[in-house]
Amino acid sequence: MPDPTSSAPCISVEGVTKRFGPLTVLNDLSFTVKPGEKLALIGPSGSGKTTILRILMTLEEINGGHIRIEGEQLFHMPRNGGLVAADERHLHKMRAKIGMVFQLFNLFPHKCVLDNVTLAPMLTAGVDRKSAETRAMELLELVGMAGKAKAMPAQLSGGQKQRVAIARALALQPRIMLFDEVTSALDPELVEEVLNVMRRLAAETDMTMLLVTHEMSFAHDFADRVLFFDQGRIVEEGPPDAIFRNPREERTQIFLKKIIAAGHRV
Ligand SMILES: Nc1ncnc2c1ncn2[C@@H]1O[C@H](COP(=O)(O)OP(=O)(O)OP(=O)(O)O)[C@@H](O)[C@H]1O
Repeated sequence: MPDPTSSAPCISVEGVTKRFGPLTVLNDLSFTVKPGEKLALIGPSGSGKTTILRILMTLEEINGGHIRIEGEQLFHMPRNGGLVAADERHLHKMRAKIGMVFQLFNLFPHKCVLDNVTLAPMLTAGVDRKSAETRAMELLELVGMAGKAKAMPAQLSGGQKQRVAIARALALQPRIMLFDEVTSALDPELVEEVLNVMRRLAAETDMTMLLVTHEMSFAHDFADRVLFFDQGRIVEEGPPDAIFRNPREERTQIFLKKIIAAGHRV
């Protein structure tokens, strides 16, 4: 259980560098996240927001720096000039702490909604079918999809698929949830139903949550703290009111002006 009175960070990113070939995507990046904190990562396209989420999920390795999740190093084996997770067991243990929801829902197309949610607990955590289904139905209830438990993904709208993907990510009972532009592939009328689920999760659970989004008004309402990324670094951070209403840094001001000019609410 996250302990909000604890001063130990839930996530600690220290001097992380990530390169793709000659391109430095994260440049000596550092930040910490408190247990239970809701963080929004905003910034221009290509500034490294998705990359840091993928690194936290160990979907990418790093070239330097340290990452600790609940005090434990995520990467520590040097290989080919980079750092990778120590071994499969460690990787498995660390991954179980974190759930991620992606822009594209990536549901298993040949499995019904219920099986999509029960698969990981049964296969990777050894949960028996009955317990996995009971838990899955509770999660589907939470995201408003219990009535579609037997439906196939192709029968669902984008918003419904994304709500199932959220239930699936919650099925392993992660302590940290990462959301990567989860509404950007949705038709505008379906966005709100997914945001409502995330509002509920933020209000009703004490999970630590990191959100990458271009929905600035949602970021404002959702986050305890906002990090503004540019060129692989955090240029400015603070409470949503300070960042959105009164940004100090010129680059933040320019970014927000562009967002408003593009017709988005902040
Ligand atoms: N696997 C990869 N190989 C090469 N370059 C990559 C790879 N993944 C990301 N990049 C590059 O890294 C940079 C950062 O990408 P990233 O997706 O983290 O940015 P972002 O801030 O999330 O952008 P957006 O808001 O558009 O999603 C971009 O220039 C991108 O092209």
